Amino acid sequence: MKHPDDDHELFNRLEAEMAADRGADVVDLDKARAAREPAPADAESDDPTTPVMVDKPGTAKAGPGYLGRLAAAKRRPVVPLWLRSVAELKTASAWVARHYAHTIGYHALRSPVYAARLTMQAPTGLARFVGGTMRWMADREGEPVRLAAVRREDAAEYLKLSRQRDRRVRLRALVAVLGMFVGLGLALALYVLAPDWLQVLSVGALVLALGVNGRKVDAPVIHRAVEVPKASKLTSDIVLRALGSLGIPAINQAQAKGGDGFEFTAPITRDGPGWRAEGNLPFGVTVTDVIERRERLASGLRRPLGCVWPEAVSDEHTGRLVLWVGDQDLKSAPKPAWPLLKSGTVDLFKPVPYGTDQRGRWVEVTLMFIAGVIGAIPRMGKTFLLRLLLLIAALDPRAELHSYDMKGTGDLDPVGEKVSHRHGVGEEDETIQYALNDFRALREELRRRTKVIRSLPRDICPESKVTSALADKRSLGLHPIVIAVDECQVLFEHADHGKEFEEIATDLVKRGPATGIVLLLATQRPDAKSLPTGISANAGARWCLKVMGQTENDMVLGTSSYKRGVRATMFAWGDKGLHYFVGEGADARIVSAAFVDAPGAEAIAARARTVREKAGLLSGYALGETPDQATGPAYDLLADVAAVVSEKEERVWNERIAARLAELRPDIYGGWKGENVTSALKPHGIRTRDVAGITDDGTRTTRRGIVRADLLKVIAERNEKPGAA
Ligand SMILES: Nc1ncnc2c1ncn2[C@@H]1O[C@H](COP(=O)(O)OP(=O)(O)OP(=O)(O)O)[C@@H](O)[C@H]1O
Repeated sequence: MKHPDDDHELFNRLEAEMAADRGADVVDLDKARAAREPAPADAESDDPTTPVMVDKPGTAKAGPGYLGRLAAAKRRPVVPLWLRSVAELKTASAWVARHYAHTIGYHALRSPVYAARLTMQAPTGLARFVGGTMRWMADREGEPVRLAAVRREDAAEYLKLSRQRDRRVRLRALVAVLGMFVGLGLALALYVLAPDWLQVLSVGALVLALGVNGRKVDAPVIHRAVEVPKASKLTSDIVLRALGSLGIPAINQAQAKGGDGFEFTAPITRDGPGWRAEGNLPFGVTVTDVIERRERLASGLRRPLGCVWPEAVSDEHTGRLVLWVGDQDLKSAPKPAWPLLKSGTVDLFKPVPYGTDQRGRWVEVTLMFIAGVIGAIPRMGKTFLLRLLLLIAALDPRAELHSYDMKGTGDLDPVGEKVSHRHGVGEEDETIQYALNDFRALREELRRRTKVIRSLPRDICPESKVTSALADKRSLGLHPIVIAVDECQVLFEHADHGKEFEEIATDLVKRGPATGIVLLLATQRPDAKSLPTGISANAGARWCLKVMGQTENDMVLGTSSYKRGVRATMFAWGDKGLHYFVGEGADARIVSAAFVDAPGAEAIAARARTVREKAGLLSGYALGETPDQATGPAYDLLADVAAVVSEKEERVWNERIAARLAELRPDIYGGWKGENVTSALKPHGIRTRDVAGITDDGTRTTRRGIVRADLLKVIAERNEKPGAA
């Protein structure tokens, strides 16, 4: 293995060779080093008082060589970050376009008022014009000088000035008379020759020009359409002033001695809608010390708290501070619309944007292979966030949703009613029993899935976990299952079943992610009872909105997060939806969740339902089934038949449907013949008839089959009155 010192050795040699090339003396480095280094103390001297050299002489200043420094140098990106992000560029362009569209619209609507006010000012403008011209003709600007010559009784000077004035007045009078004739001639020509529209235009322009000339300085005709907030530029002085006001002794001492107390490592630059300063705090001061005093920092910067975001740099020492100061408070800054609000579906195995960071860039989450916890004090947007994640899951038609709203206010109903396979609301006994049965079934499902995955050949399932391709194969039953529980403490603290819920949930958190089962738990009381440690410690994704103390913070975000400066306690009361997100293999990030209200959620869920209906993937609660009616994991015959009959097939033989169903779910339809399909569809009112077709070997013949339109009609009728299926 290569030792890191080898690189330094190599650089040193290269430097020596370069020096030799430049004509310097060639030095044998090993010999030179041996001469420089003092012999080991214990080998040469037995005197214990001989001091031991810990710094090599000369190395303190020298540091790594030029090449060494180059190798360790950090290269700044050639193309700035905002230019590389298409989304950011699009957002910026859209804002600019909207700004100008607004300005044009604003002024266009007011243009008749502007014209009227200018017309009213036109007489004043005319008087000013005539007066100005007369003064110019009479050379009034030279008058004070001439009067001064009179006062001094300087005859020679006065005569010189008078002669110059006479010449000037003659010339200016000539120009004015000429101008008047040209003007009158032009006006006459326009009156006689020009079409009406040109006359109107000319008179209008003249009146408006006179109106502009007659304007009052203190009453402008045109007002600003947009008040651009004046965010002052962040300068090094302001940053140093703010850091000095934090009351951190090391910074204050350095500043008292005339130093800065902060060493900038990069110029202060624009970064998104704000300024970014980066540098080193004095030795021993950490970024956490600054984050702790964020309010004082905001005061020192003279900016609202929601604009000031000090952050640590994860791959640097703990004193490297990045200070991002936004132009606007994060709460009031305009949020871009969620990309999935109006259209689009989701592949849960891929990252999906769900919120924006302080700089307005989208932050993504991949729901597969995680178990997640959401914690916050009440009313901060916890349920909204859980519903947003459920909506993302709903938009992947393969995902089977289990939604539980233990608070009982119906916040998850938009998703639950339309798409969920299982949905429970409230903390009544029936709901708890319903949830318990579901959790038990999920544990069985988890066991079945682990067996299926174990039995799959390596080339199909190389990493012993579900993949998007495996989830597509309906026959394997490895589609994503997303379980979301709001106020999960109701389950875990239940007097009779709390332990069982905890056991199953812990199992789902630990083994679920690899088998395609995702458990999302939200609670407003993140403590060891409401979020058992077996669950909170194994959660791969954590969302923490405002919490009140260190314990809750660390319960949700992970042990010693608070100490590392990841503090959801710093969020203000008005910071709804703002949270720390830990997951996606990245450090904690501050994210503002996309805002989707109840009607928005209804619309998205309706879209998700349509996609599922088309794919024959709607099941369970959303179809009006009670758990007793639904056997085993989600499937229903009509939906399955619809899924295997393509849109192009108007009529299809039952034997073909049987073969395709057997492939879809071998454990249920395995061995079915055409007759099985006939008798299974009969109770649903779908008649079997003679259908002409071509066999696999190309012979034209007639066999028993169904008409696709009949099937779709029955499904549509059933969906209109859900309980009737
Ligand atoms: N991402 C967001 N952006 C802006 N406002 C939000 C956001 N999420 C939620 N809110 C606002 O916060 C309010 C509270 O949200 P929510 O009901 O989700 O809180 P909660 O934490 O679940 O409260 P509780 O603990 O009482 O259930 C909502 O009425 C909504 O207006």
